[in-house]
Amino acid sequence: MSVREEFDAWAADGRDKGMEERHWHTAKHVLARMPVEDGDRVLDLGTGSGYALRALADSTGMARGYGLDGAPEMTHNAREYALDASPAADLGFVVGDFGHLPFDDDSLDHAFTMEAFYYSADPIETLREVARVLRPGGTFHCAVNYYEENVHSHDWQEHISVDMTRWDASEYRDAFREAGLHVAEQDNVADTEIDIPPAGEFPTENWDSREAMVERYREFGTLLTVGVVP
Ligand SMILES: C[S@@+](CC[C@H](N)C(=O)[O-])C[C@H]1O[C@@H](n2cnc3c(N)ncnc32)[C@H](O)[C@@H]1O
Repeated sequence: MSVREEFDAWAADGRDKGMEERHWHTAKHVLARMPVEDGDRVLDLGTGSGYALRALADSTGMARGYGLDGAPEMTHNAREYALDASPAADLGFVVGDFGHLPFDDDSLDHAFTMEAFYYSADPIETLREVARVLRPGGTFHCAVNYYEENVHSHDWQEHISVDMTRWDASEYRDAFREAGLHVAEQDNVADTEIDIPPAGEFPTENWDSREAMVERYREFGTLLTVGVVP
């Protein structure tokens, strides 16, 4: 199944909003770290519901946000949600693929992605594209919950028809460097908000033990790698 087929179905049945709710727990901390200045242009790769750009429009003086997504239904919904929110910045949602970003060289200030990068058919090419469209000094905040050290994510591929790349933290750093980005920082952003029931309630439908759930959310959380264009 293509990205379009898979994720159009997610947008149609409301999973775009479900992801927004879950991902917000850690995405908001990543967004708060982005050095967005007044007048900046920001790209969100795999924008989904577009919540990241709406949040940046509320909290920064960015001028323009571009939400790129391979699923037209996602961009359709994101456009509607942005209209409802009437954000301060000018937000645009475009259908496109991570392999060919429809932007000029050095034309953007910062880029963000949450739970989307690993769906790229060629992640190194995507990083090269990000490095190409960002201006020198521009940053790429790349956040993923599906990665090698997070053993609790390993079976996710079984439930999704699009091929996923499962790198570990060092493979992320190596790939950023191979694509020409400096690695400014890398760490794990804990999800401190998800409700973890008391031990007596385990096993639950999704978790065998409380320890496993604590490890997944409070310890592993979201892997953030930040690249800077030299
Ligand atoms: C799991 S969702 C995450 C959405 C949002 N960033 C969030 O945090 O909720 C992944 C998104 O990336 C998009 N996507 C996946 N692979 C893509 C590709 N190769 N090119 C463009 N968009 C892609 C999907 O259509 C989907 O909307």
